[in-house]
Amino acid sequence: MLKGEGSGPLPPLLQQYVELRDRYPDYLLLFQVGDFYECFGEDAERLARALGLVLTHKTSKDFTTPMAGIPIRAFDAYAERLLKMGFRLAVADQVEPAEEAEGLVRREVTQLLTPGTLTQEALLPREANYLAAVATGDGWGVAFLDVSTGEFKGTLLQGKSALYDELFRHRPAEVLLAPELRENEAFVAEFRKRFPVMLSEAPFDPEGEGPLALRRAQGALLAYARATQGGALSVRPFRLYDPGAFVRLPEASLKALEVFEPLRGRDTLFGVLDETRTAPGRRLLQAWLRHPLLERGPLEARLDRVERFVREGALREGVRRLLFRLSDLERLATRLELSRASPKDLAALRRSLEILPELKGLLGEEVGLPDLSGLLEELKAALVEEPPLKVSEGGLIREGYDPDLDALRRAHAEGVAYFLDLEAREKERTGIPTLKVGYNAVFGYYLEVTRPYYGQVPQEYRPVQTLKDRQRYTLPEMKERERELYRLEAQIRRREEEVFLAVREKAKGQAEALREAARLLAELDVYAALAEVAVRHGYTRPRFGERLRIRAGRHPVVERRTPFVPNDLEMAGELVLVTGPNMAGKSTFLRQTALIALLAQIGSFVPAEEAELPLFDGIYTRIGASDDLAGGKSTFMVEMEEVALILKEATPNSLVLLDEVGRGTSSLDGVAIATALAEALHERRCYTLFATHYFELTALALPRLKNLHVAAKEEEGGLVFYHQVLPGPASKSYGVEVAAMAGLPKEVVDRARALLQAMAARREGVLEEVLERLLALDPDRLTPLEALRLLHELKALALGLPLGSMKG
Ligand SMILES: Nc1ncnc2c1ncn2[C@@H]1O[C@H](COP(=O)(O)OP(=O)(O)OP(=O)(O)O)[C@@H](O)[C@H]1O
Repeated sequence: MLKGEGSGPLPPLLQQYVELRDRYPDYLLLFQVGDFYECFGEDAERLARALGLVLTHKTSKDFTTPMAGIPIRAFDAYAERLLKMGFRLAVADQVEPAEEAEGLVRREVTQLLTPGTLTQEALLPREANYLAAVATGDGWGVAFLDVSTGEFKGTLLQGKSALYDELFRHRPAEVLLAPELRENEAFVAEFRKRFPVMLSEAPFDPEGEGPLALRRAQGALLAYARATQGGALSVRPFRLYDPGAFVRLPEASLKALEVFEPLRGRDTLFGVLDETRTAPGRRLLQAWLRHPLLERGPLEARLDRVERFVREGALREGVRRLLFRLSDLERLATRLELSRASPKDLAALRRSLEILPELKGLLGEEVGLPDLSGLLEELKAALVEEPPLKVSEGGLIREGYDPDLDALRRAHAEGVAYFLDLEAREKERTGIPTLKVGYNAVFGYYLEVTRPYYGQVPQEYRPVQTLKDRQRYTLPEMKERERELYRLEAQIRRREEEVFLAVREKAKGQAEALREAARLLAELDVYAALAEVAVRHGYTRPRFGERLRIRAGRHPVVERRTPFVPNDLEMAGELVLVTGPNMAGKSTFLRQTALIALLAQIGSFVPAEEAELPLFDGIYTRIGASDDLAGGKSTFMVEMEEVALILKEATPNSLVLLDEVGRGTSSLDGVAIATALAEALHERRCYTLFATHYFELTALALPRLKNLHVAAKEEEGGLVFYHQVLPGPASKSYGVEVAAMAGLPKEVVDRARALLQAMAARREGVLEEVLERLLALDPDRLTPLEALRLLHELKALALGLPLGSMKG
């Protein structure tokens, strides 16, 4: 029912509203009334609250109900806000002109809008916009559908963390969970915390190929998308992908390396790379960063393409200038296939197609762009220069394209001419010099005579309206002509629509070729963009080899905001320990190494003077305090989970970055864990870079351990950082000095210094004591039990622990 007050039955308009509304229970129904989309009853209150609108009331004879609305011309902006707030929108439009309606205007739901199923350019982000579905079975099936481009893919995963990785990588706008997951409250709670996106429901009936979990996920996506698209759906063939076919880049790495999202509101890797000029190019670059390649062949092929644009600057500039004028052809192709392209879309298509021959001219035939000149000619002939947004606005078909339309328009022009000439004719005939022809919505065309000439008005003039000092009249012939004009206008509208639909149908026939063009152009865009970045910022082409050798490497993001000190690194399956004071640049050095590897494996040039890299199978990071407070876990817990994942997965071909592991717990536990971890990764021969403040580690007796330190020097005013990476371990940690520089009160700094000295002295004293007791003892006179106890005691002493706290 409708919230409201009154005794009578609902007025017809509200009845129609309630009927439509009840058909879409999960949606907010926006109901067209003239120039507004209205909500009534409780939905009106929700809408008003959400958007801060004025709540009014719709009142009829004996019923009144709350009412709120948004102007149709501002629909996009409001819809975007509502979708962001978590509303699903059902848009009910008037589907017949109000003048032609007998009684109540017919209304139908013409669009269902949800964040994950949008096709409207104005509402879409420039990024890929995924709807995801998750189901269980013989693993976790996850599938993604971008309704705006038709991209459709999925994979079967073992384990929840792999699932979260895939979801994090794709950042879906909306997620469908299978019933068994939806009903699992603990799962849903965890899921919501990780992914604050809209969760929606759909039937999970299996469709397509593959394992059951995946088929269920596919079925759910198709069912939901079909429901929101009113049955019309344009979806590419399903692509089963294997995350194992790409460089492993867990969620923690994407976050720590700030690939897509900054940690502290600064720039991202994507941000500094994104010199693309088209939306499909931008999406492709993102896809590449999500899925770096494992194999050399395709990477060299990409690098060749980038290199050509690096070498040929004029070509690059020319291509980029042209690309800039292209529309989002990928999404346009989808709207064509959905029969949803607007006149403006077709005009944009025409503009884009005009650019293709120019691009071919620049690049030669080798780009392989499909020939779409036939479609271009058709669009040029059919559409006016600046067509309106909606077909119903009329005036979109060019003169001379359709003979029927031309004939109707000529007839209409003649009808209009009759009224244009009418004034002169009647002035002449009646001799009334002030006689005028006018028009208004109520009376249509009329003849107007001012008071002084009332006496000269001919007999056949029929009065229609009397004003203070003038009279308005009409003539039977005028009425007849007017009706004819209306008829013609309606016919023209209909004919224009027919012609437009036919043109659109022809364009739709080329959608596949258009998609192919869009794909090639997106690649071109990415190659040109990567080349642009390489030239502007001095990147070099990486080589793939057996070892890692970077000369004068830089951090691609940090170097953009501060003068940067380049550094070298050479390693081959070693454990490299990086020490140095806080703020020296350890983290930056670690990250830049991983970013250079990542760039190389998407086929980009890299910020270094020279770079030879192995092909990594994974990039793992344990960096910084990326605490999962939302997930309800402590910093230390998250840290250990990330470390556990690394130990589970990393191979001799993996790049592993560890930044101060073990900080979140007692320093003894911390050293112990860090040591054990260093040993394990050393054993495994991963490419490990380990930044640490634990000096104990630098002295570990491991054959493939290499020490580096980031240089700093103590001077008058405090520490000076050179950000220079040098061989060997750091000489001391300077923690207290950095604290002083950070502005800790002098008395606290002095006290810390004193404590540090005392502790160092005590440690030396303790070691002496241990030594003395060892020397004094006679092993032959100890029982095994006494020997064991003594060992524990000595060890506890050496570590500075109270006696009895060490157990084994
Ligand atoms: N090679 C470099 N050239 C110029 N500036 C640098 C360089 N490396 C680091 N920096 C700057 O120095 C600052 C500290 O760097 P970073 O965070 O890497 O230090 P850190 O040694 O890891 O510190 P902490 O031990 O406190 O984590 C950053 O602001 C960074 O911009």
